[in-house]
Amino acid sequence: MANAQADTYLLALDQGTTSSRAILYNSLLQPQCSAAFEFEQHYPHNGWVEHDAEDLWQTTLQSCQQVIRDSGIEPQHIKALGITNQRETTLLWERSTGKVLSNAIVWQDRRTARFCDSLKQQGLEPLFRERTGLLLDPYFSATKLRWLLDNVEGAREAAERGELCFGTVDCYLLWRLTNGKVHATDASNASRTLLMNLATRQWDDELLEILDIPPSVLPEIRDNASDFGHTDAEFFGHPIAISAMVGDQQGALIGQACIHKGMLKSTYGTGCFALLNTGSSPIFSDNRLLTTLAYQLNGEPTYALEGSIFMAGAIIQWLRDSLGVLSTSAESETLAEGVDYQQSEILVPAFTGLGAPYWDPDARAALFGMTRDTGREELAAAALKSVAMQSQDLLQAMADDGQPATRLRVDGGMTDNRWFLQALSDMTGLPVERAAISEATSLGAAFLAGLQSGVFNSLEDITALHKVDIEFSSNLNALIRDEIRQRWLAAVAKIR
Ligand SMILES: Nc1ncnc2c1ncn2[C@@H]1O[C@H](COP(=O)(O)OP(=O)(O)O)[C@@H](O)[C@H]1O
Ligand SMILES: O=P(O)(O)OC[C@H](O)CO
Repeated sequence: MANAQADTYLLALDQGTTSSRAILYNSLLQPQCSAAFEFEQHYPHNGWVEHDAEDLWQTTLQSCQQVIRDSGIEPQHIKALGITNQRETTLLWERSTGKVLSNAIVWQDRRTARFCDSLKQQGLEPLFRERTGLLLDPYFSATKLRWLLDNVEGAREAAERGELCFGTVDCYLLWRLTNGKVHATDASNASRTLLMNLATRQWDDELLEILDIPPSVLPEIRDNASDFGHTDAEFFGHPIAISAMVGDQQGALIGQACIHKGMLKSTYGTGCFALLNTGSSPIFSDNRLLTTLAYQLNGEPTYALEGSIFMAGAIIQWLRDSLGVLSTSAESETLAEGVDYQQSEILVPAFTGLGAPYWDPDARAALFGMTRDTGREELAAAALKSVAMQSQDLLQAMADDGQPATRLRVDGGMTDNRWFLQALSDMTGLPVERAAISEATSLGAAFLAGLQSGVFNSLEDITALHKVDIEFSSNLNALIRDEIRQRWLAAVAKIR
């Protein structure tokens, strides 16, 4: 069990798609203080999504500094820090100066769709799938990195001379926090690049050669709980040990205590990501789910089966910020309350293509079944229901792979919405359990940092710390559920 210690704190730093957050936990993983800063999304062309690297760094730094200031806790009492992050987002910077060569290319960015097609036409998908567990989709980092090497003037030559560093967000933040001393990533983030061999958890030379990526740009791959270095004293007044790094979805898997084979969590932030722990052996899907590394501790891998949906909370943001239909995200709940599940409106939110299990980067969103009565209420309900319907698509794919879910552990910003959680239970027919700490992602990172720094003794300690806040179950008639599902599947088929 946890070694509860007064005056011992763990800091989690969660760099997400829409905001950067810092949460300070005590040694029993109770949150003490938090801060969050949003930053700008850049959409320079159709299908492109970028973040300014300096925004990622400054919002991260500011949230940590604010938490330390507001909590009144001396940095020397922060035993360790864990980083968790939006995955796949790709950065390239100069080793000697730290200067980035361009904006970060975000996981949602589709600019490499044609390049992925050309790789598929060469019959390369089975090889990438067997080695990395992933598909040839623009979602993953490798083709984004290749795009930077080919399109930023001088990048390839500089990379060949060993002058550039590639990194996902974990790696970039580590580099900044250590003032350029450490160029490393963790195995969960590396497993999202399309370059890591799942069996060896090392970079795969053959894939690097096929994609023409110079190995010198790559960081070292380490365990999720590991000594990654210390923050430079200039940032927080005292160096803090960086003891964990983990991709946000894998962080949530740990934060939700899904540490045994067969346990499943689904996180609803910007996108939605359902991960099923498959234990020490990878399971390869026949239904276009991803095989990914869940975590690696003491060199021992644990794998997961993953369903990735690109638009979840982001649909609510679109209704709020682009259409002005909502004044706040929370308003979607009050608006949806009176709407019948069997409404005629169906939203297929393929704004940046479709992720699992369709993997269709060219599909685009559509709203079907509008009538003269369609208003804000119906739009809000159709938007929330579309996330529940997509979740059911993932669960169906898992069941078809022989891995049926029996309950859903959920977390993330969207799980504040109780109408959505009831719809999720109704559309999937499963009990839905919301975690007491909706920031399961950061909880996972703090726990791993505590594991490395001796605050916890073993991975099993997270089980006792996990708490459920509320559970939803369904009484919806199975015929109605099926009728709604068939209409959803027909709508998806129409946009493809
Ligand atoms: N009450 C709510 N109902 C529906 N969606 C919500 C609600 N509150 C927040 N969201 C959505 O949740 C997302 C933010 O969740 P978060 O876990 O912080 O995401 P990320 O880590 O991707 O930045 C936003 O897209 C927002 O629209
Ligand atoms: O920012 P989130 O929480 O939607 O997570 C993004 C994922 O890591 C992308 O794979």
